[in-house]
Amino acid sequence: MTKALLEVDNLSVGYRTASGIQMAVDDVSFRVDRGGSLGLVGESGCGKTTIGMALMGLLASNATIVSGQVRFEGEDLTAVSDQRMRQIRWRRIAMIFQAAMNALNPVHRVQDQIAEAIITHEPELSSHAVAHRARSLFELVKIPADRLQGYPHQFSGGMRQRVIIAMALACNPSLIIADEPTTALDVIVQNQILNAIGTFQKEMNIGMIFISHDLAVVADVCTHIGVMHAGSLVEYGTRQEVLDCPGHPYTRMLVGSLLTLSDEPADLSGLVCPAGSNGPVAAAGCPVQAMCPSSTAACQRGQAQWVELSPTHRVRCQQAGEELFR
Ligand SMILES: Nc1ncnc2c1ncn2[C@@H]1O[C@H](COP(=O)(O)OP(=O)(O)OP(=O)(O)O)[C@@H](O)[C@H]1O
Repeated sequence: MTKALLEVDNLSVGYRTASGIQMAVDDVSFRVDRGGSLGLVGESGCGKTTIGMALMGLLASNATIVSGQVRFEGEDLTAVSDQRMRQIRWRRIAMIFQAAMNALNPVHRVQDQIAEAIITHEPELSSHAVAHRARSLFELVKIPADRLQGYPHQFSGGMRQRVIIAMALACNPSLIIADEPTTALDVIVQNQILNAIGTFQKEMNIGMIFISHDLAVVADVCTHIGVMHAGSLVEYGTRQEVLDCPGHPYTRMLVGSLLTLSDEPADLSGLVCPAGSNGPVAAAGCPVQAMCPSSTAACQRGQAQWVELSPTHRVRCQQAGEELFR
């Protein structure tokens, strides 16, 4: 197996609240290879953004990494100093935030904002080199270079999101975290952005974590898929494995809801998430037991263990090997 670009091992993150530490991410492990892409998929509140922020060293002040390691290019990011993390953030790991297109400064030309992103991290570059880099980034995200002189309000939502992607790529990172980068866009523009993301990711051979609540979107751009529920990763595998042979009842629900034109709608009646079942980590038992029709008393008691379905495909469900799920 090749050396991973990023290895996350048993990461648990909690938030200090008035009622004590509330766990938002529980014992999550995955890897991302150079040029590989992992889609983290799950409903709102299941901990996806918290993972992204932990990797960027940008967790909220009331957050705490309770346990785990994040090895990136040979360094454990949970143990590096703030100063070292500032050198890694944006230069080596960049993030595209949810609805970031609204964060562009309306009073500055787009060119100046991209230039600032480059100069902040590479002050040694000449103005000629910075302008050249800005033009190539625009080319990469498919915006004509003559638009660089424009102001954000002269750009459509899709174009502004491309500008944000260009800014995230400004320092040539080796890992990019894209958190719901297309959620606020209409379907056509969403497709164009996904194509742009797929292109730069392959052309620049960078690793990517793509965060989304939408399995169809993740399936479009990612080589690997991690399914999350209530702070836990419940299934992890290659795109093919997860889509063709989903082993976890929750993944089956997600895959069953992916319709093609010729499909009959899947019967999902037994797998409805009760309100509040996807919040922070449950105190005990399998995180999915509240909505799983196959849940047993054992599922309510003990945390589900991982079952390996193949060297690259694992499922966190104590019944994954049972006839029930075949
Ligand atoms: N600063 C905070 N203090 C306390 N709890 C928080 C804080 N930030 C997030 N949480 C809680 O942590 C859990 C995970 O949130 P997170 O934003 O990581 O989920 P998510 O899957 O990214 O959801 P979304 O897609 O809606 O952003 C949620 O229950 C959320 O309410």
